[in-house]
Amino acid sequence: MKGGRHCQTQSFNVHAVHFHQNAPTQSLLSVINGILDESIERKNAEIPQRVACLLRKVVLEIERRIATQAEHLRTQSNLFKAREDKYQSRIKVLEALAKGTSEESEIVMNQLQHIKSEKSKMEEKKKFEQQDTAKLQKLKDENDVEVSTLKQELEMTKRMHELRYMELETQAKLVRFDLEKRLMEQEKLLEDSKVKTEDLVEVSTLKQELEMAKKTNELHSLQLESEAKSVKSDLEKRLRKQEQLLEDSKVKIKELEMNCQTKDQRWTKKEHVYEAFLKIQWSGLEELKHTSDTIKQEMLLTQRTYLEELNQVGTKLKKLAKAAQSYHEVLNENRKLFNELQDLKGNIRVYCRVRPFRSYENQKQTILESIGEHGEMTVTNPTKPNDSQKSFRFNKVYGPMSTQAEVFSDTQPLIRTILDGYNVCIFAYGQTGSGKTYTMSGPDNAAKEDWGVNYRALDDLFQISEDRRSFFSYEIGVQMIEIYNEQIRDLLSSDGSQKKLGILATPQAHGLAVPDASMHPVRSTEDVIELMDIGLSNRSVSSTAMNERSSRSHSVVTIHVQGKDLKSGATSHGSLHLVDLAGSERVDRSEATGDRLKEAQHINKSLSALGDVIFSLSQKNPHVPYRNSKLTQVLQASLGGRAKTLMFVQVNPDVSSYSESLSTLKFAERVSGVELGAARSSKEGRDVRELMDQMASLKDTIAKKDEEIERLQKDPRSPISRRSLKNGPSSPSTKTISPKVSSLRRMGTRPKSTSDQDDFPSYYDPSIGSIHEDENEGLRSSLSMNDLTAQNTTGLGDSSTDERFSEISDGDLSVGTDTETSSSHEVAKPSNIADKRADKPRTVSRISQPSRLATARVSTGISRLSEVKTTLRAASALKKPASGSSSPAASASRRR
Ligand SMILES: Nc1ncnc2c1ncn2[C@@H]1O[C@H](COP(=O)(O)OP(=O)(O)OP(=O)(O)O)[C@@H](O)[C@H]1O
Repeated sequence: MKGGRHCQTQSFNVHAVHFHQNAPTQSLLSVINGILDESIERKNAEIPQRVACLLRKVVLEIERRIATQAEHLRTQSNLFKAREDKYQSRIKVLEALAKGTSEESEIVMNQLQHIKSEKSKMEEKKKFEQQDTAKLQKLKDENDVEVSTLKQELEMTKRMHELRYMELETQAKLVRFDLEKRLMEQEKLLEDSKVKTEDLVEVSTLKQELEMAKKTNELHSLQLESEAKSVKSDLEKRLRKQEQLLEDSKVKIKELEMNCQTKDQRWTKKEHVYEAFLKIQWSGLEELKHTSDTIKQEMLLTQRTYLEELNQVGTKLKKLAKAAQSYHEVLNENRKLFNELQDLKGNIRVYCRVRPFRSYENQKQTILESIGEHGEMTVTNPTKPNDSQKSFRFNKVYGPMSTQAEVFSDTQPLIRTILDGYNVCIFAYGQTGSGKTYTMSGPDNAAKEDWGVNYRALDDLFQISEDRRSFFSYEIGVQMIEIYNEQIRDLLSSDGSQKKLGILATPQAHGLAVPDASMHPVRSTEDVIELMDIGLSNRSVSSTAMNERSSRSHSVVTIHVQGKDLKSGATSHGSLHLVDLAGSERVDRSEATGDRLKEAQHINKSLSALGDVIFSLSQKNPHVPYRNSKLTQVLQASLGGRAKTLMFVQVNPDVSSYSESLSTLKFAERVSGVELGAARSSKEGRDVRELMDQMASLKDTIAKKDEEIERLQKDPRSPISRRSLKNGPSSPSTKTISPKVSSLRRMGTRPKSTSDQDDFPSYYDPSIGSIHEDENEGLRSSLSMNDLTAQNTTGLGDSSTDERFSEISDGDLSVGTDTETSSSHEVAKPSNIADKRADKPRTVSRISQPSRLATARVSTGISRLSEVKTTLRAASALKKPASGSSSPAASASRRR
């Protein structure tokens, strides 16, 4: 028995040897089968326990393996999960990357590159994973095969076990039956031999043991069965789980693959989009590059052009700087030329203005016959149709319809010369009520369009000073005085005192003639207007028979202009005298008595003195009788020299004032005719030629006369020969000269300067030419003034004296009335020798004076003509002579 057990143990050990951890499951199952076979063969009670033990071990091993497989599957699953998470995070990163809009294409490119590399990595990983998956699949397949094998084995084992169990049961039944048979045999034996008790006990023990073994075996079988069942179910569960897991992982793998594919597609799409975008960007970049290149080139070109232009600008700037430098000089030159032009036009200009009829005057009875385009005018006496017409010529004649603006337009050029340091004197001259105040100031409370010369001149002055602001600074001051009864009063005195003011004995060229008169600085025309309004309200005005608001004094508004050249610092002083003269009047007509008469006499006297001064100046006499009146003393600096004088000759068109008007016109013509003829001759080439012709013919005449004189001098019977032998050529023996001769001489017959004498030695009658110049002038002045003074002082209130005064005034070229017997057109009828002699030079004078001046102008002016040609051209706006018309002097000579 012991040997049998030992043998069984050995057999189990052999199986145990086979049962090794590394043994395949097949061998484990064979071990189980072997054990079961052996246990069935041995059929003893010990077998089931060992079988169970072995089976347990085998099952444990199978469990372990399944657990290992499950663990492996879990690890795989975790690995998949981890990879999935990794993919998810990468996908998120990629999505985030994809979502994020890149501004820089390079960054996008880099990202794309990065993504591409990532993608390739991912693809590689995917490949690996796929490989892994394949491996896993393979493993799973193997597992499946194994599991199915196991299942089959299990089934087989189960079946075998059931068979064996049944066999065992049958065996057990057989054993039982055998045992029962043996028991019965034993019992029989027992019965047969009751002696053998031990055997019986043993049999019972065996029986018990058998029973026990049977029970245990049954129990074990049941237990094993249940365990196998549970293991089976457990295994099935686990298998199902594993299958489920595998399915899940497959699904997940598929999902992942799908995801990967969609993402891949998406990424490919995005890649395409990016590529397209990049292409666009590239093309844009290319374009930009191209544009940038073009712009660069353009910039370079522009830079070059700019530099060139800059250089040009630089050179231009240099030129400009030079030009600016020379501009000043040119400006000065221009001003000089302008002033020379003004000089050439003559320093004394006469503009005649005929005022319109007043409401109470008879408009049909006008003395004005016609007005020419070039300063000609004709007057006639409508009450005496048999009388001849009288023609005059001035620089300009304004008809009754002319406006204030028209009148000023010809005055304007003079105004700017004041700012260049010249003295200008503008005054109105004429009979009372002829419109002097109107021309000079305008009507009372005048609107701007009715402003007179005064206001317009000032306005212009301020305007020009404003225009020159960048080159010159000007300080302008105003004085306003009146000369009433030969006394000077300040019309702008702040204290209202009627203090008499003195005149400087020797007035400075640019100084103040009346230093005590208040000077008011002004900055605008308005300031001046205000001051002038104050001054005019202070002026002495009263009603006369001729004018209900007649000015009884001469008012003089003086504008002092102190200029400073901002560049050179040079200063200049110019002044403008705006003189509104009191009206000349015939005392008989103005019906003046008492104070009015005294006023009238003073007025006439000062006007006469003014006429003398102007005439002397126009004659270029070396002595100008300024001191004969306060008016001329005040205006001394502005009359003569380089000063420019503009005289408005005012004419009343009414026939009742014919004689006064005629007298005024005659005076004005004499003043204007001499100087302006010369001025115009230098300006107008045709006149110059004409005058040159005249000069040539005159020289011929002179030569003839010289011959005649020589012949006469040689002739001992000739009185000239006798006188010259007795007194010599410059003998002052003819000092006693009649006033008539003096007056004729004063009409311009004699040249006063030595140079003039040199040029024109025989312009005057030799018999008169022997008179000493200074003495003659002094005598003429004294005669003229003495006569006037005497008449004014002695003949007060006497109408015949007034008449005589008028005649003398006219004869002396002074102001006042004119008798109708005198006519500027009529050739003087010599009543005596003196007159006869006077007639000759008078005729010569009318022709020679312009010629002489023309020659002087030609000698200096022609050379200058080329210089001032441009200026003269620019001055073409100035009055042009009518075709075929000659200078006033020439026309005067023709008239005579
Ligand atoms: N051109 C003109 N147009 C319109 N009215 C004029 C003109 N000239 C003068 N008058 C008028 O004639 C009148 C006399 O003129 P104004 O007072 O100017 O003369 P006057 O010569 O200054 O006189 P007086 O010497 O006596 O002062 C005024 O009423 C004035 O308005």
